[in-house]
Amino acid sequence: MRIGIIGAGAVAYGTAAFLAQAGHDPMLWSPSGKRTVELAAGKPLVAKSAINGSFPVRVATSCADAVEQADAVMIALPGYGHKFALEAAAPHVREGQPVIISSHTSFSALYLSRLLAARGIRAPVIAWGTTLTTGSQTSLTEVNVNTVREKLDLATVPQSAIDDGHALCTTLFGNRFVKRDGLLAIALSNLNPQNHLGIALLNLTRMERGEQWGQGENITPTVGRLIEALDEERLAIAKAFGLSVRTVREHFSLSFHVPMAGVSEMNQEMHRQGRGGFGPKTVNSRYILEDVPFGLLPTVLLGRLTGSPATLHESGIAIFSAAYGRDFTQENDLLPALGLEQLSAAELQRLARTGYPPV
Ligand SMILES: NC(=O)C1=CN([C@@H]2O[C@H](COP(=O)(O)OP(=O)(O)OC[C@H]3O[C@@H](n4cnc5c(N)ncnc54)[C@H](OP(=O)(O)O)[C@@H]3O)[C@@H](O)[C@H]2O)C=CC1
Ligand SMILES: CC(C)(CO)C(=O)C(=O)O
Repeated sequence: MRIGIIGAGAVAYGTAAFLAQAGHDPMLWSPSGKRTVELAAGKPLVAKSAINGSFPVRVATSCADAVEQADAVMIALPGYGHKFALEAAAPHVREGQPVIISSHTSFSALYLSRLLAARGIRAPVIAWGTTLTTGSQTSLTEVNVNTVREKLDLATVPQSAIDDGHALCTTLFGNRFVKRDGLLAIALSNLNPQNHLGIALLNLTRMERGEQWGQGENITPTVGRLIEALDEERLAIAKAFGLSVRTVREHFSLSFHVPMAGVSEMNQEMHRQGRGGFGPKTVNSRYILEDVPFGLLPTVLLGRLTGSPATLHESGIAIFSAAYGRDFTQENDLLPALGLEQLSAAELQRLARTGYPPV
């Protein structure tokens, strides 16, 4: 199948390599065009570690090109680019053309649903709780894939498209998808914000000093405990909505193929196996710039709606805002555009299942 990938970073490259290896035809779109210059000039995409190989991949000349030539579209870039990317893609989406968002963040699936509804279009939006691959882009043509996840959670907007969405993802990426009970379950399943709050807050000086530091090995027992405490808040919110979501321990075990244990122990094991990865070498990292406004903030909103206060999440936003000298509560461009604060928990849950009806 032809897949138009909106984004050309680590996840887009890793996913493109996976798809090409599986015999599909991925096409990448870099919003600035800068990341794909060498691929566009005919160099192959080289993947290393968990995926190994050299793959010719197509490069789109515009967002329209990536969407119009594709059987399905995937949004694969950080949350701070979602509004821009969705606004660029939505005008070109066809009736019934599936759009996968990986990883889904801050109700971006609802934002896309509203853009499509305004055009009178019905197209299923498939939201994944996380990404297929993890890793880093080591050059304009190379990606180091740290892992290919064993299990991935998905939901669709509208949720009535879940069986078709599941079948499509299985055709493209194999038998690894778990259907979840609506977009809210996925909104509460992206664990990067909690993981990165623990990891970045307690290693911030390493980042600021530009050190090279192993991430897994620095998820020491205190970091692991903070991540587990954050997880308790998220699980309480999911429970208040009556939703079943994965625990952070299950996430690490299924994502990184290590036996279930405490978060710190699993990360130490990943490090021992040479798969602990590296932490960010700058404070200008998506661990904060994406995950605080687009991850922690929506979870705080869901906590307020359900009367399950996310005190540690809220504290994380306040601490990072103070440390960075900026107000991260003002840096989410999706929540104000959607106006979800005005809804009750029941109204939000309903909207997350149905999406916006075409006008
Ligand atoms: N990397 C990983 O291991 C993991 C990543 N994730 C999540 O997956 C998503 C993608 O991550 P990853 O690929 O690593 O991210 P990258 O930072 O590598 O993504 C870079 C891509 O995003 C585009 N981009 C960045 N900022 C903007 C913006 N403001 N507007 C429009 N486009 C923008 C870049 O555009 P251009 O091409 O023009 O430079 C580029 O195509 C994120 O949400 C991340 O949190 C989740 C788990 C693991
Ligand atoms: C390793 C980490 C924390 C991301 O940085 C993770 O949980 C993931 O990639 O899913």
